[in-house]
Amino acid sequence: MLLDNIQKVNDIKNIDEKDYPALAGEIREFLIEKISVTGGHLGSNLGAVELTMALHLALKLPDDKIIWDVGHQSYTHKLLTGRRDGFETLRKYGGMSGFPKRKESNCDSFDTGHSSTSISAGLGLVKARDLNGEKHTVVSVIGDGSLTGGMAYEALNNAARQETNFMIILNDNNMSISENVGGVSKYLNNIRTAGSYLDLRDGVYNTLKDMPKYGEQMVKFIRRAKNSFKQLVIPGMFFEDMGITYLGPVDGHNIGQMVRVFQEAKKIKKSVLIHVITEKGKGYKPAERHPARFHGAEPFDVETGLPLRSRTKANYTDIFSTVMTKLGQRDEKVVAITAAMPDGTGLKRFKNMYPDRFFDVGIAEAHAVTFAAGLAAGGLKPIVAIYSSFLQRAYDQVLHDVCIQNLPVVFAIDRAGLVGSDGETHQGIFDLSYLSSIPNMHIMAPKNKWELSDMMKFAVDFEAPIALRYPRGEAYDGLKEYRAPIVYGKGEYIYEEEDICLLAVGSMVKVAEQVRKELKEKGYSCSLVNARFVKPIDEELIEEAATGHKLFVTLEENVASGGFGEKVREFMDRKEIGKTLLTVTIPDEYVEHGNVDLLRQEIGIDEDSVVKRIITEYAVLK
Ligand SMILES: Cc1ncc(C[n+]2csc(CCOP(=O)(O)OP(=O)(O)O)c2C)c(N)n1
Ligand SMILES: CC(=O)[C@@H](O)[C@H](O)COP(=O)(O)O
Ligand SMILES: [Mg+2]
Repeated sequence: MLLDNIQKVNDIKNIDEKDYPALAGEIREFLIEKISVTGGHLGSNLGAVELTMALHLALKLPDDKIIWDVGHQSYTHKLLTGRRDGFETLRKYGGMSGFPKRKESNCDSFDTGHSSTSISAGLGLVKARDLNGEKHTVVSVIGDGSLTGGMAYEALNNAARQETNFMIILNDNNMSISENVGGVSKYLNNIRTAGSYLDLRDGVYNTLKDMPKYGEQMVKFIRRAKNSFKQLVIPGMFFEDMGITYLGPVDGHNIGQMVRVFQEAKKIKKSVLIHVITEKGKGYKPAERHPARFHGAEPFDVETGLPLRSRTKANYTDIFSTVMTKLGQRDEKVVAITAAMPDGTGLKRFKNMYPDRFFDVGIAEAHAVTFAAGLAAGGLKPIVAIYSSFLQRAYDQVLHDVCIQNLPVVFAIDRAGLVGSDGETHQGIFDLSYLSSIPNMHIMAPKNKWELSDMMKFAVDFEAPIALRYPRGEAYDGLKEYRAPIVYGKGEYIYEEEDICLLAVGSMVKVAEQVRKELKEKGYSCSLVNARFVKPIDEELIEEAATGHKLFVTLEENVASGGFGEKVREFMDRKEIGKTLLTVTIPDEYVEHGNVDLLRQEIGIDEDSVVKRIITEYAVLK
């Protein structure tokens, strides 16, 4: 196998040119086989095989630097830099990350995970190179989807003034996770079809010229109008007009052609954008046919492309999706916004039913939030569905545009808590902290699938900013009988006893239920409260509970700083309640990739760890 000759970085340069297609084939086979077992971002990687090979041929790593935008397409890069064995443990706890990591290899020059950062980071590396008097090449690789993110334009604006070489590769596969949308996508589409436009134009000229009376005049008219046409269809005018050299479009599956273009581009003493056309999922029919499904794939059967594990229970996203369609039907003022995640957030069904009231704004979380603020100011009821970690992008928009004006925007925060295999960049463990410090914001978290539905109905008619956060994965279907109406700022007693009082937030109610069961078996008396609201906390309930309980325990899947436990502690201190409080939280650290249950154990927020901590704490009290 040719792949056996690739043990370390730059080994690809020893492969004979005629064998490049065969090597690309082996890489694809390898990726399909490995990802079918571990799961991972298959489609983008299959599309970027030749592009990555060409980059490694044209560059000399680790001296030269590649910054992979999002980083989900960096698997071939990992393979070509001596990390073949890592694919056995891809995205597993302690194993190889699914994203570039500087700590993993000196060939990874910048950590990514969230989109549209690569041009800014690349430009920073370029400036550092120049100021340090170094000579290496810096290349940022950004996808067409990621080019819908505002940061990319802030960076291009800055890069346009560059007077030394900076290479930006636009990897255009005409797809984001779902269909790429908006004006930028349309513009790139025009460039892709420019070839056929030119053919059409020549054909029209010739036909018109042959027409006896008006032909010549019409040709003159079209020539005069050519400049405005040119803006639309001459490749790269948008970039060129800014001052960035545009090269392309280039066939992203033709290694020879790409290497030649990259070698030339390296010589240009300014920012140069090379527009490379690729196909997402290339070489694996199921992924070519269903690029969205194979963007981030669960383990699957290679033969059929079907997932190995079929889901029997609904996840929280499914529940959100269903309730959204009902809310949309009930109230015409309900509108839904996603930042390029109609599938991931479950808004696709709403889109299909109410296309006029659905907005996919591209990978533009900051814009999504201010856009929602505008919709609310205009009298509509916007529900913005964003993953917890991606909402971090829109902190100022939440504060400045929504909360200062106290606008009724609903934030449906999916993937709140530990998400697992995507790791540090994607764990949704900060939202309680970053949202609860904002005046006028309100925060809820459901304990199970019915409560998510009830909370959504409560939120949509709430007259101020409100967030509800729910985790990735299966929706809890226990505690069905506990469905008291949602009352503003009030928690809910599930079990009322004495001695120990568990106050749990959202996904941690399920954990707390088990904890209580184990404590009961050991002879402890224990209450369980579903907090429901993290902001405001139910002060009355805590004050009353203080008479019957010796030990309070808060449980949340959020970091300690700024979280629920800290709020309860502040309240108890302020009111001089004088009871012991144990806060079960994620430590103030970044949590790496791995199975969520395993991560919970490592962190000490799983059932067994919590029971042990409570027993130790209670023993001291006695
Ligand atoms: C800030 C942010 N929002 C959303 C995402 C989720 N996301 C990951 S990849 C992706 C699509 C990227 O499209 P593109 O750059 O064209 O790469 P492709 O997947 O097509 O290879 C999205 C929306 C993200 N990683 N970061
Ligand atoms: C790379 C990226 O940001 C997304 O593809 C993310 O991995 C999706 O996560 P979910 O699988 O939780 O939708
Ligand atoms: Mg794309």
